[in-house]
Amino acid sequence: MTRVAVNGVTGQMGGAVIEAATDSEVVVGFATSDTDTVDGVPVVHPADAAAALREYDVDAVVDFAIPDGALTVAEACVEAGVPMVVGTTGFDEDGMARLNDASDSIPLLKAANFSQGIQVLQRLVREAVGTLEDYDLELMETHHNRKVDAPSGTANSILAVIQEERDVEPVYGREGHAPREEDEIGVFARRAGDIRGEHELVLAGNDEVLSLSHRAEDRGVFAAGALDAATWLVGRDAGWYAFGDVVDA
Ligand SMILES: NC(=O)C1=CN([C@@H]2O[C@H](COP(=O)(O)OP(=O)(O)OC[C@H]3O[C@@H](n4cnc5c(N)ncnc54)[C@H](O)[C@@H]3O)[C@@H](O)[C@H]2O)C=CC1
Ligand SMILES: O=C(O)C1=N[C@H](C(=O)O)C[C@H](O)C1
Repeated sequence: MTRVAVNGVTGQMGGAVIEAATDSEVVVGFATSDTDTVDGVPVVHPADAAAALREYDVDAVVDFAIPDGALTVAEACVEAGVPMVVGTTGFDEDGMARLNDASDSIPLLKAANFSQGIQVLQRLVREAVGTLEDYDLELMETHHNRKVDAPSGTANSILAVIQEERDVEPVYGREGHAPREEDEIGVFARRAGDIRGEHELVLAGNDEVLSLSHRAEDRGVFAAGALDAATWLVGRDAGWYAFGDVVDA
């Protein structure tokens, strides 16, 4: 049974990981709040993460926090030699570089979305955009009203796939009065209620519209994917890994 530490354990995803852990065991969590335990899981301040990783004999860290928090725990994982699954989104360029540096010392697997459906959606997007070369592209995402980063990490990952296939210029929202440029891709982020995560790419042209979309019904889908990734990651060489490696395993 994989012994897991959860970074961001007091959050929405932290709770979902604890709930989803059946073939794994959450033995400790990291958070800055002064909570002592979450659902019986001891909570440790991230500043003490390296010692806790050793004390609780952690096999892998599953991270769903904030970028700065993920980077703090990544340093602890390097110090303790513990693999890390990074689910947090919203990293800037420097943050991504620091995660990449950490992967020189530990196995690190980062995914903006740990659902298998989004992995398949990205593959369908690549085929559709590569085939329907002159169709207009518009990308939408919708999340709960507590989400602080926009566009979503998943939307950015879908955009990255599109940009590997076609030169497009993202336009983040639209207002005012101007024609749509041919190489534009509109990117829109909606925030409402407790929507778990919806993504849609519209390809329009040639008197037809193709829509590729995904909707997460429960945070458990992400938690299960991250726990599978953690078990898969244990024992591997140091390096940068992707969730597609797990889905294809
Ligand atoms: N990769 C994926 O499949 C998914 C990724 N996410 C991402 O996970 C992150 C967390 O999402 P939620 O749980 O909804 O947010 P949340 O706001 O409910 O939870 C974040 C948690 O991090 C804690 N935190 C704050 N500062 C910290 C620090 N320095 N060290 C450790 N923990 C700290 C907060 O106390 C909170 O408990 C977001 O970036 C979100 O985009 C969310 C769902 C799925
Ligand atoms: O904040 C969320 O909830 C989610 N965030 C991830 C993202 O930014 O793509 C993944 C999922 O869509 C849920």
